[in-house]
Amino acid sequence: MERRFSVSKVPVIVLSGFLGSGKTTLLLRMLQEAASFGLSPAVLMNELGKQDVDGHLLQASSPGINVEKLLDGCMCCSKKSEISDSVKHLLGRKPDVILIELTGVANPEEIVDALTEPALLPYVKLKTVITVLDAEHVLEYNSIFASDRELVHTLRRQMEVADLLLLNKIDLVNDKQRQTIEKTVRKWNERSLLLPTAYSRFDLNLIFGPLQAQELSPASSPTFNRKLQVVKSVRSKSQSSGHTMSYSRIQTVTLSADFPHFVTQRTVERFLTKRGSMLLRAKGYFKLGSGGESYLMQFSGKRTNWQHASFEGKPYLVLIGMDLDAETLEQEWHQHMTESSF
Ligand SMILES: Nc1nc2c(ncn2[C@@H]2O[C@H](COP(=O)(O)OP(=O)(O)OP(=O)(O)O)[C@@H](O)[C@H]2O)c(=O)[nH]1
Repeated sequence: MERRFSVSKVPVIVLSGFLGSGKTTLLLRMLQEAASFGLSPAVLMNELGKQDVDGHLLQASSPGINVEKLLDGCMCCSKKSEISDSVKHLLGRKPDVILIELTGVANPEEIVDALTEPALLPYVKLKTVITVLDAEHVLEYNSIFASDRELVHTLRRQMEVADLLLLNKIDLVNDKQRQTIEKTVRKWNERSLLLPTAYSRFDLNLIFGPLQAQELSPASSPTFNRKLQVVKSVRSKSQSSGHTMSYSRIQTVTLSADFPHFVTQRTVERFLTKRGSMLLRAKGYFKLGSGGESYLMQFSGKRTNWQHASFEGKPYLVLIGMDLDAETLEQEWHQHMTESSF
């Protein structure tokens, strides 16, 4: 008997949300739980930096997973033309569902455009857009990015077009803050389900359940994305206006962290905190202490998190921020790390 998705389109779930909000945390959980729903997923990941931090995390957590990566640019801007080939590669591996993790500065609408290109339209169907919000910082975005109208627009669109909103990092805010955030978010999206979560945890039956049901009755599964479909048709009419970038001042700088001397968590953290509010996100792999043990470092919302890693390549640090100057950062990084070693 033919499998369901060889006759119907492969559903696509898009994970959107600002830098450090918890998208990869969600993706890793979805991959771990997909098998219990009888689903075999494939993943398309996109990172702004040249180095693939999340990809290593993914391979370590779900070895053997079918994954395509688009690095060094945003899928909804410079990498848009490559989406089609990446999705085709994934389709060749016959997944039941494709999960696409966008960069933190991507506008999910652009993915709709890409997925509805003639080369993909017969094979894939956008099923759900999940937007993950960082509860601790989401209210600050408007003021932090006041000078970057495109970014403010993108962040708003991430909320508006979501089928499901996760108010994540709920462990870092109190009830009053949570109510204020919910009220604000509702101004931009009053229709979609808004779930408070910690570490992006919620009942995945909500997302994967309808995909199982599709096996029995393709027509019965709920169709999300009404707003996105509307967006798509509006955009098609005004396509001649051309594509605008979803972000403008945000840049990514990759620095080598391969030093002959010991590196400590404190030294790295001191460097990051000194960058101030222009640094939005940082991540990378380090070899720490005299044993040179490998660690994954994640910096988001001014908090740093370290965890053991199996990464064996050369250590590096990826910085994502506003108006970053690569040359100055490189100089300051090496100076800071060298001085700290004495
Ligand atoms: N306290 C707390 N930390 C969280 C929560 N969810 C995720 N984190 C941490 O926040 C950091 C960023 O999480 P990611 O899942 O990598 O975020 P992301 O949205 O994929 O980040 P980008 O890939 O940079 O866009 C990691 O250190 C996570 O462990 C949460 O609910 N509470």
